[in-house]
Amino acid sequence: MAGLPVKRVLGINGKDEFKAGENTNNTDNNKQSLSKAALAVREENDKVGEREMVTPTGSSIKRSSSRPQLDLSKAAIQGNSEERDPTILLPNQSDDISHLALDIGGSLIKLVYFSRHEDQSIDDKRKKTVKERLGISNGNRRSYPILGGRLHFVKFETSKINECLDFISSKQLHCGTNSLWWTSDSPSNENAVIKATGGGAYKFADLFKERLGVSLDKEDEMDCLVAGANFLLKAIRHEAFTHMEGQKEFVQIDHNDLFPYLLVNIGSGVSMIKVDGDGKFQRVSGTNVGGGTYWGLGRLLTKCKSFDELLELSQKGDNRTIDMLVGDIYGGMDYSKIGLSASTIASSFGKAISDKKELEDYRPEDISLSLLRMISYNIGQISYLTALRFGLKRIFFGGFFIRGHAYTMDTISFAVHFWSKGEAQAMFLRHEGFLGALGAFMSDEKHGLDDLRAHQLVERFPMGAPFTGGKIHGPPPGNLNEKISWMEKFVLKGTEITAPVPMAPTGTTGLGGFEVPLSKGGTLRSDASALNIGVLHLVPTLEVFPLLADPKSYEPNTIDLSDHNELEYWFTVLSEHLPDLVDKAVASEGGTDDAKRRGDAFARAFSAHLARLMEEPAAYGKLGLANLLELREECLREFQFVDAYRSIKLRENEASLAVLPDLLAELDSMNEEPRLLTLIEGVLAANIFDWGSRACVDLYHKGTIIEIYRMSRNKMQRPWRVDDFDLLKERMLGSGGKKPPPHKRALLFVDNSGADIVLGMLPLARELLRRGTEVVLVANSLPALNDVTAMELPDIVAEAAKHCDILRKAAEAGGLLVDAMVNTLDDSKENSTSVPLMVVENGCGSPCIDLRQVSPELAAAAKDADLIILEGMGRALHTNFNARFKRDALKLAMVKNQRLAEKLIQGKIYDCVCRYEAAS
Ligand SMILES: CC(C)(COP(=O)(O)O)[C@@H](O)C(=O)NCCC(=O)O
Ligand SMILES: [Mn+2]
Repeated sequence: MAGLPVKRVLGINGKDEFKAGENTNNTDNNKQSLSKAALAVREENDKVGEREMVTPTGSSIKRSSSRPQLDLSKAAIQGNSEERDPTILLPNQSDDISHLALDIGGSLIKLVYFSRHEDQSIDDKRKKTVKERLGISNGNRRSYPILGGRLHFVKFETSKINECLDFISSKQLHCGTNSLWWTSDSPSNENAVIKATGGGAYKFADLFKERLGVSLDKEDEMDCLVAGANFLLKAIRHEAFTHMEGQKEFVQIDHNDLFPYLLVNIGSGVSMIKVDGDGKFQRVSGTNVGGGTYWGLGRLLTKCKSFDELLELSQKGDNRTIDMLVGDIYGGMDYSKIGLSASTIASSFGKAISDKKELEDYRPEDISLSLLRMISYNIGQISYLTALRFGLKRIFFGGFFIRGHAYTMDTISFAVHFWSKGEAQAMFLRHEGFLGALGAFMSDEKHGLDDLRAHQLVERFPMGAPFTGGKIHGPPPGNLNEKISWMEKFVLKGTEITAPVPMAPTGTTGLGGFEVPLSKGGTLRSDASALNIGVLHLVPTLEVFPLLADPKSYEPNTIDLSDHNELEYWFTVLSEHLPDLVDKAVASEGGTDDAKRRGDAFARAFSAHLARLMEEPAAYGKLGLANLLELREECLREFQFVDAYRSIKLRENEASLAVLPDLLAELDSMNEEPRLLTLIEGVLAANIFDWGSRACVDLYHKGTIIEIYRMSRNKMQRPWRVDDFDLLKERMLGSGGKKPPPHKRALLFVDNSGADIVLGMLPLARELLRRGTEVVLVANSLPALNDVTAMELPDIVAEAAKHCDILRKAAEAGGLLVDAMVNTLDDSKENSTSVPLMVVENGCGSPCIDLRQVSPELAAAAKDADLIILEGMGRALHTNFNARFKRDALKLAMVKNQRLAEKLIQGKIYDCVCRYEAAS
């Protein structure tokens, strides 16, 4: 460093750092003036480093109200309000919810239970005004026939029914079955009724009455199976899949074209049901050779102690030692004339007749596999013949015999494919074992679950998912402390984490970093294809974004993770980012011991998810990059990290707001055309502030916020890698002297905090407002990385509005400045005539957006919109890059990842995308 001028600047990471001085001279006029702003902000930065930044935005981050909660509107105390714990009436609360339902089978008890969200919605002023402006009815729960909450799926062995009863009792699930269970009155179980199906509903009725004081309301098993299957096939997007030669592929079922189908439920015995509609079905066939046969014969022949053990054995088996194959008969040859290959089983257990061997001479593994194949082929074949008899093309297999077991599914699929000559298709269900319990749950018609649609359900995979797999179990604990201990316990065993977890620098976390895994998770899961089902979040308010050109064919993810190289690459990226993320998360909570412990638990839980998905990418449904990025955020929330990048966001907002007046003045001095170009350049340049990108984070160590912003602006020379600016310009400014009408309303899907929103998207919004276009800023409902949230935006807009009349008037007209700012330039008469600027939440908490599930306010705002602007890598590239809209769409992003740049735009890192697509 000797000889170079050294100046003291605040690095973007907030640390004071000494840096060799750079030449800040710039020959370009526009950019020259921005460097003046840079100096101003540098002074500001020095101040920023000295004080704690607390703004109203960050002071209390609450959970978004986009996920509906217990409806407390018009709540009133009934009777004497002086009384301790008086009864509270919730007139708008949907009541009569069946809280728990059971399917008590011969070997397993399946539970489906419903829980409400603990947290409550916040109806801030912004929301109220937005609702009024957009004409959304306020707080009327009755407009949604069903209540928001979560559906949980749990199973126990029937032989351990007492564990199941303890579980129900500990969670007080049986108390939710009378009508006032949510009130503070301690519930009495008198007259409480639980919906139940399966033989055990009769067998164990007295035990339930005795232990829990509840009666079992018995529902017909077939009715329940069919109701459960219909519900799943209509409401869950990634429910049905095919499984051929180890390949799992999800099948999109069109609800309008679901019936008729054959439902084959493989329990102890097998039922084959022709389903023609809701409640319309007929049991047309069945076989007594089913799961019970496999388990019964298997137990006698192998001495296995459980069904799962028997199934696990089969994985190491070789059935050729017992089964007689076509090749055994034909001297190793195929019998090609009738289409039988040498490896086809000619006779199950057929070799046992000729061999002079006793039972002990056969490996239990081989016996188990031979038995499994015998029974699976048989079921597959009978199912096909039944389907043929009734002219059915689709066969769905359910029941706990399958247990997500790859061999079983492949065998059944082979049989169906073989006998139907590829005409019929075997499909499996992710919730295969819960059809009956779900049907029993739904037999209580009052909750209106049958009306649920896929977009109203969000499936989440809690931290227990990678471990529990297909094992029979109760759910992992819900309490935070227990969750952390649970993670620690598994890590101490050193068995389960197989993801490429990098070593954290020692001392960054409470437990000294993340260990390199010791071994694979075989002891915790019997099969790589073990069943994984999450918790179903019922969010009745979610809607499909109304401006999608073709919602049916819409696929949010651009990156297909079914390509193994792609999968491996992104897994490594996410794993390598983990130590840094944990550091940020722990620091965001003051670096306390508790935060460190949670940070470690989060890292372990997320690593375990990655490991699980690396083993079986389709374990949680169809996997795209957006799902992984969202899973990471959900996992942080599970360990109660509310906003890991909070202080970074505040610091960057403040630094950027300080230079905003200079930028606006500079823009105002330009003519329309260069101004539009500078604005788009500004959005692209400021998108560099992305704490989710490894390259960008490395960059931040090299300069101040403003230095990086300036450097990024300097690199903005057109043509960009994807450059539709001329099309955009023509639509906005016209050509040949013709001025097109402005857009009526623009939806701006904003991305990051700091420069991205303040110096990029807000100036663009201001330009649209100036041209007479209403602007709706669409931001995240929940924090994700350094993305700005809808809760934070009004304060940022208010700060910006202090320096800008256009923003101020529009924000006032849009109801954004209700209490956020001191009105310095008051001119209230004009408010009503101003074009409004509004903020709506998008309904999600991820860096990406799935437009099939958006908030009702966004859906309402979309109705009058004729321009959609999607900004950032997550929203415009990882998701929605290929999405087509009914209205004009502009996709703006800087590509901050080399591999993505190569793959998507045949470019390199920091290339930009400005894609304009006129309404289709
Ligand atoms: C998480 C992100 C999508 C956020 O990007 P943004 O939407 O903020 O532009 C992006 O940072 C990303 O893809 N990161 C992972 C890849 C990497 O580190 O290069
Ligand atoms: Mn972002």
